[in-house]
Amino acid sequence: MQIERTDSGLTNILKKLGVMTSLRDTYLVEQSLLRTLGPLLGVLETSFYRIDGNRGVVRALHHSRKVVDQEDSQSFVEHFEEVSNMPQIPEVVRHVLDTVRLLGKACSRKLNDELVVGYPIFGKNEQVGFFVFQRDREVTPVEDAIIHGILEVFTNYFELLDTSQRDQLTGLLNRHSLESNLDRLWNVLSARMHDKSHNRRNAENESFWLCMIDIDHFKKINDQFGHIIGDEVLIMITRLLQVSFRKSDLLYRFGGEEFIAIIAAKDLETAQQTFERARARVEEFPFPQVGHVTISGGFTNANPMLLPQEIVHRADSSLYAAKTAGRNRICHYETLIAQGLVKEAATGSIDIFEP
Ligand SMILES: Nc1nc2c(ncn2[C@@H]2O[C@H](COP(=O)(O)OP(=O)(O)OP(=O)(O)O)[C@@H](O)[C@H]2O)c(=O)[nH]1
Repeated sequence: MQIERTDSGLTNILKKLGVMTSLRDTYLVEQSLLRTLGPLLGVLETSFYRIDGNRGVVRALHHSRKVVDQEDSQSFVEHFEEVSNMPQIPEVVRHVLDTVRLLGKACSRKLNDELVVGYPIFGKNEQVGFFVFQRDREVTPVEDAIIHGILEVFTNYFELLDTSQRDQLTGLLNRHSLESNLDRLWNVLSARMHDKSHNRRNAENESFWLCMIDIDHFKKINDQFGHIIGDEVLIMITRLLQVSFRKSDLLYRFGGEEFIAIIAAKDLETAQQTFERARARVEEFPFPQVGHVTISGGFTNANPMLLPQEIVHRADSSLYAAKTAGRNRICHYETLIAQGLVKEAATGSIDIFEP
């Protein structure tokens, strides 16, 4: 099958960069990067691997296009696959990533008659990911310059967007970002439910759990020790929560002293243990000056068949139950319902977001 010629015309590149920088969602910007570079290099598959502060790969986004022959022309059907928890990376790709990481620049490795090529993607101070593709020929100097230019625009724009989605005090994703990402997140979750082939790349068949977490008696801490110490407690609790969850889980600062965690876990027991571990970590931590601080949480299964607002409402009502029952505990919505301790909410009638 003949693959389309490379598509490196200046007008085309500018048009694609225009599209990329018109997007307001970091995930769509990542998609747009692959959509831009694949046709440019004349390849049908490209990947973006994101790494964390410890330089481990935490997430991969794969883009593939299939050529569909029509009577007198060809068109493309595209597909994106997002993988977290992280993936068994093919050996040759892992070798390329290791070399790129060590050298801090692009490099390639032979695989049969083709080359697997990797480029580092840099953030402000450090490497944040890799761009990878496979092709039957070397990258030309012109292509190399274009890839570098596009990766730079991508990084600058991505960081700008990312900053606007983060809470300044804790560095966590903010409520606005949750609001704008929930629909996409739900689409990803429902796609996973319906796409049986998804488990090819994931180690376990996990479902998602959403927990609303709130610091207990935080007003007292502010009143007794002042806002600066209160802020320090918020930062320390953020770090304790972060180390309790996986890098691929999502943690948001939802409001003043409220957080939302969305984690992947294989069953209720595992999810409960994870949130319990976070609660216990906070309870056991000796906070300078303040001493003892606790958190309460309410969680529920993030069933993508329900409206995201409904899920957040369920977590919120279980959090309320945890507070009422004495705080420093984690309650599970479906268990509370089964025990008759919480009444089922009316679906779709709640607006969780502030105007
Ligand atoms: N230091 C600091 N305080 C904040 C911030 N955002 C919200 N708060 C404070 O968090 C406190 C929340 O108080 P309440 O909603 O009464 O809740 P609480 O005292 O934690 O009581 P319970 O949730 O019922 O256990 C208020 O005093 C807010 O001023 C922040 O960014 N920094």
